[in-house]
Amino acid sequence: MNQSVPSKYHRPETSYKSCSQSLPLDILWLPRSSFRPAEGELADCVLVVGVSRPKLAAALLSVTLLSLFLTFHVLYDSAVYSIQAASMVSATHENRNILRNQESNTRNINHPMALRKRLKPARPPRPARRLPQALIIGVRKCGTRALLEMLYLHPMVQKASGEVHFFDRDENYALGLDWYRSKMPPSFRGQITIEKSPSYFVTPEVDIYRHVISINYLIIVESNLEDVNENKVPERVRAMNSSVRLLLIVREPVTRAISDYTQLRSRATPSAPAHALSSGHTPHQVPDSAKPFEHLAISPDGSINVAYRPIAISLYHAYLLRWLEVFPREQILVVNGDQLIEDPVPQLRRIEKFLGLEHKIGRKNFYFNETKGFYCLRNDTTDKCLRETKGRKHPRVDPAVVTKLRKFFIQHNQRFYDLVGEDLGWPED
Ligand SMILES: Nc1ncnc2c1ncn2[C@@H]1O[C@H](COP(=O)(O)OS(=O)(=O)O)[C@@H](OP(=O)(O)O)[C@H]1O
Repeated sequence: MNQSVPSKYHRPETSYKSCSQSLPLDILWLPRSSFRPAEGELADCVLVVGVSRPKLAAALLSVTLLSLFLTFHVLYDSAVYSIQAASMVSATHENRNILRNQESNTRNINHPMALRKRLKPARPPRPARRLPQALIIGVRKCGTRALLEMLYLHPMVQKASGEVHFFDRDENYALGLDWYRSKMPPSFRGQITIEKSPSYFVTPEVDIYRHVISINYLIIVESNLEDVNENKVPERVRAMNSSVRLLLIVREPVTRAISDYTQLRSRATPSAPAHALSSGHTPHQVPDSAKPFEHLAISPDGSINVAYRPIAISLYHAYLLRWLEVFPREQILVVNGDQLIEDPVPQLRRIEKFLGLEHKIGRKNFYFNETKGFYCLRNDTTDKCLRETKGRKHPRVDPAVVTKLRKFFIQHNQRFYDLVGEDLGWPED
């Protein structure tokens, strides 16, 4: 830089040139004379930063855009957070609750600013048809439908609406697991799908008679169990899912047998007895549905007619043995059907625990219907009693026959208690 004192007649352009430096910015060194050209010391240079209007406008625009971007970013995160949280809550309520892992996702959502990374993996829940994780395998007329409907009150439970008979009917089993899955309701991950087909427990229906005879007269002859061993259902169930949970609901065996009889009789044509007798049939030819229970359950020689299917099915231990060959005891929960009728909540609590569900079903979910004589069900969306085919009025049975049957069942019931490790306290006379 030129340090000589410039004469007052120096031309500003000269000093300008001497001060100016080549910089990448619009920064210039100008002589003071550029500002005070007339008088005074003109030796100093002055730094002048010049910004053109278009550049200033561009800078302001950049700042504005950046602010807008940041604001949008925060708003976007907040919106995504709200939508995700709301969708999870509504899915929980409207779609019969999503799994625990989704609940934990909801818990993980804390603050919008902290969750961009966490939110990404949380996708909206998608329902799909899944194979059942729990089965009600029987016993028929012990409250299998009531049990399924009551469990369905739980938001984490889905149910197959009908009895699918996949494992016990060869023609269905041949259709494969995809067919079975297609019969299941859509469910969310973590929900439990339950199917009930009471005949799973007692399949095959044939030849239990031989087995029962052996139990009846020789107490237990294990070598004669081959007919019951023909039950392929337990193995088939295990092939689907070896950790499946099995629910077995039982009821006092004589009451169950009478209930079974009542159902069989109600299915027969109402005119059957009259028609049968008036058309010259001997009592032997009269269809079972037309005969009184006493005649079917007790043979003419006074012994118990174990060939009569409602009696045979009540021999629970004979069938349970087969299941215990395939599944560990811990995988089978025995539900007391008589107690489910009297007071459902304690039984349901046990089942919730067994299925690994939170306790959700409580007294608020039931009210006693005096006309029906049974509990009916309610939740936010449902208020219903079971159909009239459930809770039928039983015919009067000769008390002497009831006592005789109860005595007959004592040893069989004991055998069942031994197998399940619990005394269900069924009456002995
Ligand atoms: N809440 C409620 N409402 C109506 N009925 C109830 C209920 N809880 C249990 N039960 C008993 O369920 C019995 C029918 O059993 P299942 O559903 O297993 O029958 S079936 O095998 O599916 O046909 C049925 O037997 P019956 O009384 O002989 O009709 C009922 O006693």
